[in-house]
Amino acid sequence: MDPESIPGVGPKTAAALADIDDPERALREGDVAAIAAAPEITPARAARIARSAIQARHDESGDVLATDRATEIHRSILDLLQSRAVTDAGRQHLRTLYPSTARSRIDSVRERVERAIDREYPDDLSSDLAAVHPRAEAATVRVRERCLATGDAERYAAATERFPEISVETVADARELADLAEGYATVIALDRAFGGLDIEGDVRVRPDALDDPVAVVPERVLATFGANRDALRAAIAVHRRVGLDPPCDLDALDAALDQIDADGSVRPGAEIERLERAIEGFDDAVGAAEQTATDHLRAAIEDRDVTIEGADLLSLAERGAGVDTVLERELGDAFDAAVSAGRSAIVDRLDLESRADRVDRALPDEPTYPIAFEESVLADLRAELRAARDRRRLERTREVARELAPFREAIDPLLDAALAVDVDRAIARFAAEYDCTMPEIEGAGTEGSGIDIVGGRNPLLPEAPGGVDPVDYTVAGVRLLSGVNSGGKTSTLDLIATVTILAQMGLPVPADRVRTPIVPSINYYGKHRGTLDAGAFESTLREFETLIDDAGQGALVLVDELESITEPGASARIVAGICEALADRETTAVFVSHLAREIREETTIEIQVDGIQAVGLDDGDLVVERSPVEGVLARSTPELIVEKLADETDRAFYDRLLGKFEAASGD
Ligand SMILES: Nc1ncnc2c1ncn2[C@@H]1O[C@H](COP(=O)(O)OP(=O)(O)OP(=O)(O)O)[C@@H](O)[C@H]1O
Repeated sequence: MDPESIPGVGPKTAAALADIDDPERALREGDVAAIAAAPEITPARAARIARSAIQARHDESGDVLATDRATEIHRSILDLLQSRAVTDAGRQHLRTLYPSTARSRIDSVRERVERAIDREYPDDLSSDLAAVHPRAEAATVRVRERCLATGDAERYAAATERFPEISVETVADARELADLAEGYATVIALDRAFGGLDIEGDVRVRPDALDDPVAVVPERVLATFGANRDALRAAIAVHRRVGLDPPCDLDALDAALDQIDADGSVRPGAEIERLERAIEGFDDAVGAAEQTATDHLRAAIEDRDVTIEGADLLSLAERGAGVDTVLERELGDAFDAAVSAGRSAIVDRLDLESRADRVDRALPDEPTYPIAFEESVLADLRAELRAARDRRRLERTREVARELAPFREAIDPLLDAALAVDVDRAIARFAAEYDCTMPEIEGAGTEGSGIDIVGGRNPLLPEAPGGVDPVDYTVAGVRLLSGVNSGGKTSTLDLIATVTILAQMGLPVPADRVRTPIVPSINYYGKHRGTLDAGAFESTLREFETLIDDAGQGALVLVDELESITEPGASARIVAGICEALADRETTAVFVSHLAREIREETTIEIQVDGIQAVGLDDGDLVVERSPVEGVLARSTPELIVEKLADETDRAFYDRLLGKFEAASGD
């Protein structure tokens, strides 16, 4: 799909979209999160682009939502759905649901919705869902302790391009390679020519390294999984708990993820931790061991009476021997025992059994007091421990990276499927909370056949779903809807618009039953506040002229108290004229009006008047039957009150007033 073929996508947006991973797929699947990853495209705009792309795919042009009030109702429906999702991505995806005129689109959403409603969602799924997000790109890693080395210019260029995370060095010969090995923990030589050289340090000759990025920069894979670790774990939980078909072995991925932190660093493992402890505790352990050995020796000396016979002393003196010789001769055993105690202290404390011979080499041969171990041997041992730790770390990093690498392809499907559960669950929750059913949508050619609502509960009323009275209403052709004040006329228009929009979005409706054709446009005009000035009045008339000219066959027209735009006499004539024009075009239209009688008198054709009636007064409050009664002009609130007073008293005044009402209604 060429992005510029999508309405609303110009060259600038198309260029921005080219920046994302697989823009074709993102547009085809309406993947808002992926589209929003393009530079300077906000999630709201991404949702609009995704929606336009879907519309283009279904060959739809134009918007079913033909007026501001229709758009507002759609937005309110989206709010109801979005408030039941827990992820941003889920909420954004819900915004791509729009009322469509394409059967293919409506059916594909319905299929998904039916599956979503049938599924069971564990009660406490929100916390798992909330931790899922679309694949996050990891920050570029920079690896400083490793480098690549080559003497070949082409290989150098290829390596720099493939591995921006790591330094690539040029080396002419073994000596330069050896120099590098001093500065880096690990050097990976790319040229076969360096094979077989004996160079100190961790130098590996890997002519195939360019094709093995996991070996060269395992940190790259790890950073990706680190950035998505918590989301993936949550997605795994969602898959398990909802019973989704997983795109990979979830246990294996879970176990591999357990080995990394969120920054992509690998958890060390027992061997590295042991080396780490040995390096950190090295100086202290050596000091303590020397002290132990010295204390041992001191105790041995203090406990001893050294007896030297006079002849011996003379012979020693003749040979020029010092006290140390005496010490060695007399206390050799005690010294050996003391040194051995020191050795054990180091080996045990640092857990260095495998390197015990190295510790042995640091022990003094000659008796000294206090006892000191050989510093240079210890320095070598410390360096060796560090090198061993670094080597082991790299091995482990590679091991874990190799374990995770095969799951790279599963990241998007796993996260996307879990996010889809958020969308599905939001729809299912809406359906359950409003006790929805799937509407019956009539096939092509049924435009103008009217809309049938049984037990419809307007979800936009502020009342809790249980507090909304169900409404039955079947509308076909042009109707005038009369009714008592606050009887629910506006709410009935909202209900008609809501179920029509929901049905064409492919969603379930809050009603026991709804039958509707696919309407080409929903033209809902909300109530005007107060009389319009001449200019505004003129533009409203023009709007209706356009509506009458452009509204396709079978459009839905809902108008709330148009009479308030001008004085009653004139507005009754205007509404009558509009109704006549609409009746010619097979529209389904409902005009809410307090002037139904006057309008009917002005029309040259028969227009049905329906009424929302009050069935009585309860403690001064009207008791209303919310379902419009077909073909009945509802009595007004003042009429009801006059009737009540006439019933309750025997004053002629109220009878006179009542007589006026009855005369006007022709009864
Ligand atoms: N089906 C219903 N179930 C419960 N309450 C309703 C229902 N319909 C309307 N109401 C209540 O009545 C109030 C008034 O409804 P609405 O504005 O639709 O009446 P109206 O007939 O258009 O009023 P007006 O005469 O002022 O134009 C609503 O805010 C709501 O509280």
